[in-house]
Amino acid sequence: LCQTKEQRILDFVLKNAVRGDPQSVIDNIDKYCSQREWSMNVGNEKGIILDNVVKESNPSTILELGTYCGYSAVRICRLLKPGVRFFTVEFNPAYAAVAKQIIEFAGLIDKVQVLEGSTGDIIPQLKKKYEVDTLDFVFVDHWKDKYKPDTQLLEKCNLLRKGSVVLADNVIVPGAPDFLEYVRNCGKYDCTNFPSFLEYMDEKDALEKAVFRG
Ligand SMILES: O=C(CSCCNC(=O)c1cc(-c2ccc(F)cc2)cc(O)c1O)c1ccc(O)c(O)c1
Ligand SMILES: [Mg+2]
Repeated sequence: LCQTKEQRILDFVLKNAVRGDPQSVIDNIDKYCSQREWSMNVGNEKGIILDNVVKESNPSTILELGTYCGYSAVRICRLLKPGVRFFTVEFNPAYAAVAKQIIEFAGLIDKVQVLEGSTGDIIPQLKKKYEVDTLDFVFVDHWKDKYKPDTQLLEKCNLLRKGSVVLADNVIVPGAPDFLEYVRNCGKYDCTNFPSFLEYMDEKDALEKAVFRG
């Protein structure tokens, strides 16, 4: 019996999506969350913007902060060439367990490493423990009050290089005002705002793209 919303989403995907077909996994999560139970996936409107930014960046090493059910991990990884590395950090073990199964069902698990724990602990480990040199692309979608400190932590750990793309979800709703002020005014990023809508709702939201100047 599915106790949590996340387990019900997983169950719907396992029943209705096509194993090994990432697009059908994405479509079925969007179908369930728009028709049955709202959930905090980036969704299809913002997802199309995410797709376009990923395609133009053509990244080889990607970090995601905030896995949740794995929707954006599937969305990003379905666009990547073989041999790229995708790390995603999830604080909540129950979310991580569902995400791994959804990513596996989509056929993308060998591209993805789901790292369970806090970003504050894991980011400083990326170079030595996970053999990361620098990150080409970072998708920020975790606690909104951690966007700014974790971006500064990425800088401090020398994980960003000239041209690294930091793309943040929810900069209007729930909002990340200190992050926006920081990336737009600290002089280290070239910023672009992409107005859109909150997943499965008519409310306005936006993504912010911050390209590190190096
Ligand atoms: O992933 C986590 C858990 S926090 C989930 C973040 N996401 C949200 O809160 C979120 C919320 C909303 C939303 C909610 C209610 C509304 F009325 C409207 C909007 C929408 C979104 O798109 C979101 O992404 C995590 C990872 C690593 C860590 O180190 C850590 O500390 C935590
Ligand atoms: Mg979000």
